[in-house]
Amino acid sequence: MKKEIQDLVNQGKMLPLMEAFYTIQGEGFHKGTAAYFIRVGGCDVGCHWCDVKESWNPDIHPPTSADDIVNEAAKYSDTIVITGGEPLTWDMTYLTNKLKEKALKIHIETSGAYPLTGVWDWICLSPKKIKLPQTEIYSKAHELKVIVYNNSDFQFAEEQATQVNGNCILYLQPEWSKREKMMPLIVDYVMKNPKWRISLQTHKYLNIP
Ligand SMILES: C[S@@+](CC[C@H](N)C(=O)[O-])C[C@H]1O[C@@H](n2cnc3c(N)ncnc32)[C@H](O)[C@@H]1O
Ligand SMILES: Nc1nc2[nH]cc(C(=O)O)c2c(=O)[nH]1
Ligand code: SF4
Ligand SMILES: [Mg+2]
Repeated sequence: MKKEIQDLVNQGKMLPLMEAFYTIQGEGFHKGTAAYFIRVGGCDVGCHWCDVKESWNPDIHPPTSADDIVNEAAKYSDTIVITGGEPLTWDMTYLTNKLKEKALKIHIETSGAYPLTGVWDWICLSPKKIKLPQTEIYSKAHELKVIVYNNSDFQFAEEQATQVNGNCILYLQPEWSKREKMMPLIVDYVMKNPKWRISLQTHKYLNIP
């Protein structure tokens, strides 16, 4: 990559954009709400069940002007979801300031594995055992969304829940490929531990992006 472009990426003025699309937020607290998704490439967390592995290598996603991303986003929705890849791989300050100038609501989907940058109206923290969140994001998360792949994830979810603030909404979301096996266990767990709610990847049932 040319040095000038690398500098702009380092400043968050350009980002490796994988895709951007207008759809319905499928998961978590805002499920069912129309939103424009910005999927930024680059993630080295390495979840073996990740449903967007194509996002991992930032070098295959074209460095794209954050101003252009914002101008496009504003045409579609007043609610913007920044996801990836791991968006906090990059400095989100410039992108989110520009979205705020347009008075858009800005949500993030993040593992929290890298320092929290940017201004956010809604933070969905989805912690991963293999690269735990940075400490400072726990108090700021609006929802905690733990992916349940096997039985050990209930214990992990409880450990993570001790670290978030008291208003944070707690979700268990089945890992997609294990949903038939884990869903009955999640249902049982939430009935016994009603501080938790269930989140499903409803967009996959609806066959939308
Ligand atoms: C692809 S990730 C991108 C954002 C960020 N890297 C993260 O993990 O939060 C978006 C959301 O999808 C969840 N997710 C990824 N693969 C999944 C799967 N196979 N089943 C259920 N949820 C999954 C993640 O935990 C996260 O909440
Ligand atoms: N419809 C829809 N809702 C989503 N919520 C979180 C997603 C993500 O990949 O971050 C996602 C996604 O990919 N599609
Ligand atoms: S942190 Fe997110 S994008 Fe990265 S591998 Fe895990 S689920 Fe996929
Ligand atoms: Mg997704």
